[in-house]
Amino acid sequence: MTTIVNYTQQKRDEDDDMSLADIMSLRISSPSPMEEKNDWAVQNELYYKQIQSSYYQLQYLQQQQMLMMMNSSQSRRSSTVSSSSSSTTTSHYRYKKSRQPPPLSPSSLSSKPQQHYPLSPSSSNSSSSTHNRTSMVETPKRRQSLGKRIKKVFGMTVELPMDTASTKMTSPTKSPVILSMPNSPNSSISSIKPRHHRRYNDINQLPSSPASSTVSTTSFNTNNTNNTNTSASTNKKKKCVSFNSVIKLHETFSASDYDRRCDTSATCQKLTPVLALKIKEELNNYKLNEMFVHLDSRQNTHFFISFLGSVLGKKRSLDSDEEEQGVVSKKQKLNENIVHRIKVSHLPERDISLVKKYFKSLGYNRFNKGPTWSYALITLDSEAQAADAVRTINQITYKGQKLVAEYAPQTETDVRENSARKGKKKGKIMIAEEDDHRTPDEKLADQVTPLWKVDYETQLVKKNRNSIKQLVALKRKIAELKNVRDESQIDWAYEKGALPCEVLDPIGSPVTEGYRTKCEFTIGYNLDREPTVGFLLGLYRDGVTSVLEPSACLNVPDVAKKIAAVMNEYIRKSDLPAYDRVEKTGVWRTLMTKTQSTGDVLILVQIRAADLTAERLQQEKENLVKFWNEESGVNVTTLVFQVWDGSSNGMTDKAPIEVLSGNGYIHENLLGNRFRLSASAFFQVNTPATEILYAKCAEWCAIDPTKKTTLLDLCCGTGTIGITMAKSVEHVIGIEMVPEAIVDAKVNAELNDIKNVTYYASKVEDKINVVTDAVNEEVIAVLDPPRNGVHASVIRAIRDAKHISRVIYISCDSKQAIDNFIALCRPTSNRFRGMPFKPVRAVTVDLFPHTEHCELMVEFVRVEEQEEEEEEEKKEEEEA
Ligand SMILES: C[S@@+](CC[C@H](N)C(=O)[O-])C[C@H]1O[C@@H](n2cnc3c(N)ncnc32)[C@H](O)[C@@H]1O
Repeated sequence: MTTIVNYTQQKRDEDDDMSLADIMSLRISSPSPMEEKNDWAVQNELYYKQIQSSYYQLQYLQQQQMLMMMNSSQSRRSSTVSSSSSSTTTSHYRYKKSRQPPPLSPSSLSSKPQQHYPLSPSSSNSSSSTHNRTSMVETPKRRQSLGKRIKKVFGMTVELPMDTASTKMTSPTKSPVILSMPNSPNSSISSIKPRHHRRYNDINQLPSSPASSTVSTTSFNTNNTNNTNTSASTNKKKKCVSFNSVIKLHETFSASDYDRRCDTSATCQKLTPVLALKIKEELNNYKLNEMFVHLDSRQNTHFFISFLGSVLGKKRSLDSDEEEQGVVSKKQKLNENIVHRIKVSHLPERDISLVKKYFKSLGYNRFNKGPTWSYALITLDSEAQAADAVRTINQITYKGQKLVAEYAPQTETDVRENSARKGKKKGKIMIAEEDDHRTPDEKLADQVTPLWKVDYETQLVKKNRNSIKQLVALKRKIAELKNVRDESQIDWAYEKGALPCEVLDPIGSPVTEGYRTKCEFTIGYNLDREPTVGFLLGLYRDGVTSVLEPSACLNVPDVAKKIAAVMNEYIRKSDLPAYDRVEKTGVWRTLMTKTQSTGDVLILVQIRAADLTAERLQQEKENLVKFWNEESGVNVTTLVFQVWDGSSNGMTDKAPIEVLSGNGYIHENLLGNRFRLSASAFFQVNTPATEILYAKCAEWCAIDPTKKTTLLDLCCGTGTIGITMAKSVEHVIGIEMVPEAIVDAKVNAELNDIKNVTYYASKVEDKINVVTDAVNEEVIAVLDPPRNGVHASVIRAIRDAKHISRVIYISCDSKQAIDNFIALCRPTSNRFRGMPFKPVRAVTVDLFPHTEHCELMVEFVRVEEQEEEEEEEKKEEEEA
């Protein structure tokens, strides 16, 4: 769609002196046809805004043109001044949506008869309405002679080919104002055409695309017209300027045509930090020194902040002028990049995650809860996107509430400061970059083992406190549940005290250093761009790609550090490059070690082979076998290999693992049992602490030797928990989603002469029937899921299976497990049938010294059993 805007300049008369401010104030004093929105404007807001923006740009051009003329004429002040009639300028506008824009060229425009387009059907052909609107702002003073003032101050003549005596609005069809400069016959406005003008003309020459319409601005026309009204005093040919009377809105490419974020070959995908900085500096330089920016608009020019310091100069120290520093920081803020955010209010009180999911489904992925859950913030890439989102969200009624969205942009500094404040609240140590004097090794240690400076006792207290926090939350959340059918099911939650159950003293790890049996090292480049095996210093998702050797990491065992160092030497000598995570090129990607208490060592080398021939790949495998088995000095039990050309980092289950030497397996001992483990199977990383955890688990299962018991080992990995308890129960059922782990589990059962086990290689939620069908005199479920817990359907199945009397839940992230805990304990409802469970004891077991992680084990028992027992006891008491 194309919209045409016509305008005709209108005269004003005033007889006093003309100042620069007066000229500049034309923009303010000239009545804008945009000041009132009619129906069409409301319905076509985008075009309305485009027209509005074009209008202001046009006005700006007029002012610039006049100023330039004045400047050039001031230098010729001594020349003759011609008399002129009083006149002034203003504009008259009419709009109409047009199907086809008339062809525009600077020359054709000036000679074309003026066309008029009503802003809306209702205002069609209503020149008087436009007139009235204009007249409302027009004052007699404003209508004084601009021409006379220009003549007086700058020695130019203004001629108006219309009735200059009238103070009324003249016909919109009248010709534009013509400024003449009698004493400069050779001067031509076009010869001093500023950058802006050229740019706008260039836009006019752009081929239009069929995509959505966006604004370009008016073509700007300067004519050296043969004017018939020659000055009496000079009788010379006059130089005239006329402004183009048409604003044309071109159709151009849509935002999606410009968006190349998915295009991997686009330059923006390949920017290194140094190149990005260079580009930013070039842009800053251009904006600062070359770009033509109107005085009033300078405050809106954005500069990339890193450059600003060198432009604005360093802060003065001590007795420096505080006010000036304030100005600098204000300037910095003004010029800083803006984070385009919208604030969404009237969200439902609960269900944050559901709301988040809902907004994700609408394409708003960067969704953050506000400091309170009365609103949320959505971040977008541009102001235009934000405006679009505001419009969309304001039309949504979600769960009966009409959502309210408003644009709430923030500077990057503000966002960083807010998150720093948030971090402080959460107890995280936030160090500003300039105050960070840590060595790279210390930074890495802080990242990998954040509690390494805290004594171990204190670490345990801290971890226990975190576990208790979740237990307290469990009790509170259950007690706060509404519409409870049978409150007696959750009596325990209404009891006095914050704790829901007995909490045992935390159990520490017998080994606190070098305990990790499994380490996954990244191969990349260190801070000096040397190939290195170690850990990423920072998060890759934050754009960090430097790799540091693991020597400073307390939890990495010496044998793993040695393997990493040996591999380091190997790749530095290799003719193949390390993998570059930015360019996505290179070969060496990841090194994984499994170093067990048995002395077994598994090494896995992952490479990118896209650039290698089959022969070269084969040769490198042979090199590796020779090196690790004969030259490395490491006693390697098995060497395995993975080719991974995809973009995800770290080990993957999407590519096969090839055994290069040994049989692909290693062994570990736990509580007197022997376990085989493969490269991809899960196995606890701290063997001595795991033994304590499993022994405690067996103790709490309290298997009654007089009863036939089934043990459900849900998320069983290589079968460790079930196998360590198998001899005391009738039957063990293990369910695990990694098939290789189940293969290991079956072998492990055989290795330990266990015959009463059945394994399923499946997700637990897909084997609900196995859970519900496992009937016996006593059924106990041990749940040892990953960090985010199990699917709610698994909890529902456990509740539905009346025969399950006890659940031992082992969680490595109690905060994430809370939803499972609540689902297990909430009273019966349509969604959660079956009697609930209640917590009876809990203990923190530390498997990960110097990190924030630990295991929380909670014993839950079926409420039904307890209630019946109590009733029986009561009856007995009454009878007695
Ligand atoms: C924390 S590990 C515990 C493994 C085992 N209990 C042990 O101690 O060695 C969690 C295990 O759950 C498995 N897992 C994750 N999601 C699962 C699901 N939905 N169904 C079954 N197993 C799952 C993982 O593969 C992993 O082996």
